[in-house]
Amino acid sequence: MKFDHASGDSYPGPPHHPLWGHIPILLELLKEVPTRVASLYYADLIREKYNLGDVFYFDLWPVGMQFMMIVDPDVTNQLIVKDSIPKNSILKLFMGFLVGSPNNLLSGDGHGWAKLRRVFNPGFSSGQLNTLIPSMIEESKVFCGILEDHARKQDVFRLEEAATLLTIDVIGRAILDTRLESQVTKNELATAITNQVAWIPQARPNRPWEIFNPLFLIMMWRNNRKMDSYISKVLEERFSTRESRTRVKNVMDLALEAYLAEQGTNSKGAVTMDPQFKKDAICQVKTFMFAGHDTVSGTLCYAWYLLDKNPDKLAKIRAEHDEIFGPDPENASEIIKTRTNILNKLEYTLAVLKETLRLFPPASTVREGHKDLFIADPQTGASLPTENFAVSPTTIGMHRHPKHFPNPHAFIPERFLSTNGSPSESSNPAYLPFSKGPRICIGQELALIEMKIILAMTVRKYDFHATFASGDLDQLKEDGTYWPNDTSGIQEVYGDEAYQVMLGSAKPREGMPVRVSLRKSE
Ligand code: HEM
Repeated sequence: MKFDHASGDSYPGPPHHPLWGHIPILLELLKEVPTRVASLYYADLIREKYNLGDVFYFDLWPVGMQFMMIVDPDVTNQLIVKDSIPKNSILKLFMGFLVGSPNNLLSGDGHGWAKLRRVFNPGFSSGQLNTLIPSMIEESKVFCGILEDHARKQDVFRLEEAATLLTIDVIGRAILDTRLESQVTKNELATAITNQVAWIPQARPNRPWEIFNPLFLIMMWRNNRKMDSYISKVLEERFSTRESRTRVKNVMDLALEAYLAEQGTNSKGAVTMDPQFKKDAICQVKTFMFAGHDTVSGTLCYAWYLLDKNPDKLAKIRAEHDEIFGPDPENASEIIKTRTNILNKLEYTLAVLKETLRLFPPASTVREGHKDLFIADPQTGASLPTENFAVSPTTIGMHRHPKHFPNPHAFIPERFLSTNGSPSESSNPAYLPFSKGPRICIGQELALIEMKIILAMTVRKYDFHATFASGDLDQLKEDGTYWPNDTSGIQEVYGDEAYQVMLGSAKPREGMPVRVSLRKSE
């Protein structure tokens, strides 16, 4: 059975128009929220507004997609852990534009994906990640220098832009063992990556036609060519020097070893890389570069933002760092470098990151429904069809659901501490910022290590104050970035002006404009 547009009212969801489906509902909603708000919020906002159950349809045909929205952890578990149904075709299309092929680790499926995952898993093992710590620290020091410049100038700047270049530099070290230095100079690869992200249609399900903009296709192609040529040179150079190298191996070196082991060969004596491996490798490097930078930069911006808004939590994280690294913030990086395990002691810092990811998850999965897949409605037990639907377990919808997280819109890192025998919310089945099951984020540990280091190197040194005042945003107008400088109309979601917008992943509105100052002594 297929969802019948004309009889949509017989399925769970907001009132359904026989001709226009849920388009009128979306138009109503858009009057009540900021126009650019990330579509990831829709499920929760609609569920709340129409008092819906935890699985419902949202039908934007013919101008957009037909969704099955899911904010139920058990149904989600069935789809992404037990059955792990394929990724949605729109994601494949989108990733195909972004990195040149849909057969990448993020949007691929089946045997092709399983092989890639096997080949890349060794590059993300704990032992391998520990070897990356010195380079993360080195790049974070450059970032601190940039913050200090801003603190001296007392100017307003987009924190997300600065954090993006930091995370591109970190991921460049992790994946390619190359210093891109995009924080201090214009790097070709970093420029192509940020330009590619800026050209992505705003991923609003109500604007599918944006991908038909001919300029969009040209820019995607052009940026891919630039990225391919840069990455190809780095990979060839790594390959030709592999036998003389005693230094740390990077993710791609380990992937090449795993690939050759699977082929039953070794590359000893070979002067050029296996062309098939190289082609696949370039596509995967791009996937890692995209998936591994803005998810982290956005989360960091929200962590600084939430700590500033919650001075008692800021005091707690600072106290933890004082206790673990001693009173001088300048010593933290050396201590981490020599005793990497010390990062495991940062329990409150980890809780801050987890709570930040609960409130502002940068990504969510979208899967493909099919004719044999039906879902039992958790409220009524009715069997619901999935064919032709984008099956969307929406992370933010679960993370902000009062049933799963009491006082859901408040920043309470303590939820993620196991105190007085009560378990932490880390094991709450409704908590899934990195997704779950076989398609769980491969970069989860890398991201957490990186973010702990950056927080350890910044929260005791600087105060961050976000500002969305129109006067401050005016100063950033025409700063050469792609943020819209949008101040008109409603500018809050859940009473918060720093809501997420879609730009690649979900990111802080306007790139989180801030003033940074050197920390005032208390
Ligand atoms: C705060 C940081 C991060 C968050 C919240 C996050 C979140 C996610 C989520 C929700 C997925 C599942 C997406 C889907 O099913 O469509 C995912 C997958 C993935 N992530 Fe991350 N991610 C983060 C950092 C990273 C980093 C640092 C890397 C890179 C090195 C990375 C690489 C990937 C890849 C390659 C996949 C696809 C894995 C697969 O399907 O086998 N992510 N991530």
